[in-house]
Amino acid sequence: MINGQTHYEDDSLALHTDLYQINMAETYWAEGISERKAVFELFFRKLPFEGGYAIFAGLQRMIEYIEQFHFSESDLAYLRDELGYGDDYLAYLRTLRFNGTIKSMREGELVFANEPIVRVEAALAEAQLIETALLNIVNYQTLIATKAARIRSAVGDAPLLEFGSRRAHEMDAALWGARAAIIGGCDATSNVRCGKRFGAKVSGTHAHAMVQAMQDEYEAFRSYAGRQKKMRRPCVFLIDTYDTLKSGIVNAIRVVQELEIGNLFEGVRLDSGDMAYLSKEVRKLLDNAGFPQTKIYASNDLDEYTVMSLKAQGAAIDAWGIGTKLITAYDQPALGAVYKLVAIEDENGNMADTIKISGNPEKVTTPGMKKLYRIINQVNRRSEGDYIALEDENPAGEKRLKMFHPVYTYISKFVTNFEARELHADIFAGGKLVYDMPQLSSIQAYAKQNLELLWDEYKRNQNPEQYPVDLSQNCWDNKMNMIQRIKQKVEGSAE
Ligand SMILES: Nc1ncnc2c1ncn2[C@@H]1O[C@H](COP(=O)(O)OP(=O)(O)OP(=O)(O)O)[C@@H](O)[C@H]1O
Ligand SMILES: O=P(O)(O)OC[C@H]1O[C@H](OP(=O)(O)OP(=O)(O)O)[C@H](O)[C@@H]1O
Ligand SMILES: O=C(O)c1cccnc1
Repeated sequence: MINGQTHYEDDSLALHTDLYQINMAETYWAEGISERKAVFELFFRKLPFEGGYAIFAGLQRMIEYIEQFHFSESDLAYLRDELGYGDDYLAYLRTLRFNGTIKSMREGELVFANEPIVRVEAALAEAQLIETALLNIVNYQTLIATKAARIRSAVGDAPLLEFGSRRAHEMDAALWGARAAIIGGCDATSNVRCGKRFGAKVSGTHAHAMVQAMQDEYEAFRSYAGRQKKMRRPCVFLIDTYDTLKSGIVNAIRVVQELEIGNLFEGVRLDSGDMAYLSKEVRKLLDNAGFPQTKIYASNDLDEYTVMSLKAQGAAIDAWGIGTKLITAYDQPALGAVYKLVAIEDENGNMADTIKISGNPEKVTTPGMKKLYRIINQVNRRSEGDYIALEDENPAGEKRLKMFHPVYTYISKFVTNFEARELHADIFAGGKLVYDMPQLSSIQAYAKQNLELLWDEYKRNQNPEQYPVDLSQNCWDNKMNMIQRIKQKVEGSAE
């Protein structure tokens, strides 16, 4: 007992779910349909940040979650003793593991609205119980990878450092968010655990506390630089604790000259004030003192918009440290990915498509098992759009592909001389992991390569063009037929 409450070991993630999933799984079990094959798709309906693309991240954590998925004895005890579930249902949950098949985009893949990022084919109860965790993982990590890519596009090729751990929404978010930020294009993170866990490059300067603790900026810089020199590590001095131009930069240059560590004088960091003005002044002082190689780092509530503004003002900033607005996706705190049932096995063992109807045409789900292709123009090597086809179709075999908008169908084009690249990889087959997770650096390179395939018009941070995500004719016909059938059924039963 802790604080008068029974203590249950936190030893599995199976209860990292919404209660309704456990109740739905119970209904399936009680009805004897929990083992029916079900197909769910995970997708979002609107790109984040009013942007033109998103970058998928979250697969590694999904894999870790699925591999360890089981109800522990303490989970079962809690469900029985606190929530009143019966022993017969709990006995079923005790042996439950994920035995299904998962296809997913690779991390670093570009993803657009309404396309299946992940497809889960599994026993109905298994597929249902993992919904919340999958959405939780993908929604956050994809959002952060996308925000990082937007910031990277503003920064250009300069070093970009993720500094957000202290402001992230708790520790998991700091760790996985830092990893997602690397996928989206950050060069390094200040989160050391992310380095240890995923091989991310780690990087750091020092804080105001070190200067305040020594109560004298010169002494503080001297002590810091002395130790860095001894360890042959580079120095980056934070120069705004008292006065950037009158004190900070003067003390930094003095210490470097006295200790003769010009070769280790990596940079100075600005963290307040007018950074366009200050950076230009600091640049002059560094150059005049003979340190043209020394970089000026900037941090302080930056994002893609402040970066663009500072660059437009000719700020002499060489490296960017970005925390809060990146790790919290400050201007768009959530990605609305959903997980929808698209097919279910019927009582005869045949797969039947399912649909969710809505008054809003963009919210009507697309029924059936589908594959997703990126149509790449062979001549200019740019992406023409994405193409969602039924499972048994193969656009790669076609000479001339008709692509049309799934809602405004008059918007259409024919594409020839294209490569149809399938975007899903096999991740789990029959419950077994069949995917080799690439290194973080390769995932980052993959994201960069994918962005290069995209026309600039879709990539600009403000008011981008809409990238086409089209349905094949068969897929569209199947959807329309199904809408008709459901309408007739509903109208028939209303009469
Ligand atoms: N020249 C500039 N143009 C546009 N934005 C700038 C410029 N210089 C700084 N900024 C941004 O303006 C904001 C200034 O925030 P704020 O006024 O809170 O900081 P400050 O007063 O300089 O420092 P402190 O952190 O000590 O409060 C920050 O987001 C910073 O990145
Ligand atoms: O501004 P962000 O984009 O979130 O980047 C991270 C911030 O965290 C630190 O500030 P903090 O005031 O927490 O500590 P420090 O300045 O004393 O180091 C750092 O100086 C940055 O300003
Ligand atoms: O290393 C830094 O400069 C740093 C790390 C975290 C937050 N702000 C700055």
